[in-house]
Amino acid sequence: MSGSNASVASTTSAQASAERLRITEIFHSIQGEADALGWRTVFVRLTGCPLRCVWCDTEYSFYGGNWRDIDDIVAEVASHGARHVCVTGGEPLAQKRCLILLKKLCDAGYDVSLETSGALDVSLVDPRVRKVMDLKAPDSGESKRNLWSNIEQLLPHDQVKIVIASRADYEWAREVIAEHGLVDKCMVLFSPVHGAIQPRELAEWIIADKLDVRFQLQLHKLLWNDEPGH
Ligand SMILES: C[S@@+](CC[C@H](N)C(=O)[O-])C[C@H]1O[C@@H](n2cnc3c(N)ncnc32)[C@H](O)[C@@H]1O
Ligand SMILES: Nc1nc2[nH]cc(C(=O)O)c2c(=O)[nH]1
Ligand code: SF4
Ligand SMILES: [Mg+2]
Repeated sequence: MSGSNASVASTTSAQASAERLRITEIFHSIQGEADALGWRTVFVRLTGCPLRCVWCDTEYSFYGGNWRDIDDIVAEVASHGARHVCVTGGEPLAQKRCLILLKKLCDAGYDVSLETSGALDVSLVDPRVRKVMDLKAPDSGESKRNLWSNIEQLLPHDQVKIVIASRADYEWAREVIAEHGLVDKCMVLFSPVHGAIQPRELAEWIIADKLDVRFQLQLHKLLWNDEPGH
């Protein structure tokens, strides 16, 4: 091989390896959370998370996973024939190349949502993606990680989610949405930590305080009780 061909080949392979992501699972299910609730959706779960929310239901995504080419991921997504794709984790934005995956999925015409902790900068996320951005309440143990500047990046089709484990978390959430005028920026979702508080208690607090937030339960846990692959 001539020198220039060798350099083309090495550039190409460098680009190929640069376009890989560490993936825990890709599965086809029903969206169980946020605004796209109920839609048949393909989930792409990226491996790794720099946070450790005490109630995290996805600890199996912290380690391991497989390196996959982004184009292979997009091809596997296509094989399921769904309109909706949800990129989640772990913390998907902890891998910078997640931004490339999001753009390619949007270019392919999917309705793309991104589940993110709110701890990493979202400013470079493709604006066609519907961001579902958590704000971590105190009982998560990770509220110091909230990156408040992310609020400026919210678009009307995005959502803020607060996962609530106690009355103290609820009062924190109520103050945060008032202080930042969140319900006027986008949909705000309050969700009980699965197994920590009675969902009904949270529902009644929202009614009593006349909050313009959307109550949600994780539908997949009602349907499949946390079985893998859903
Ligand atoms: C596993 S996280 C992955 C995405 C990202 N790391 C985040 O925290 O948004 C997906 C969603 O599940 C929620 N979640 C995790 N454990 C939960 C639990 N025990 N009860 C209710 N929601 C939970 C998170 O708050 C987040 O909204
Ligand atoms: N069915 C289903 N819907 C989901 N929506 C967000 C999920 C997540 O783990 O981010 C999730 C999940 O794990 N399963
Ligand atoms: S940020 Fe998300 S994935 Fe990470 S520990 Fe918290 S809930 Fe789990
Ligand atoms: Mg989940």
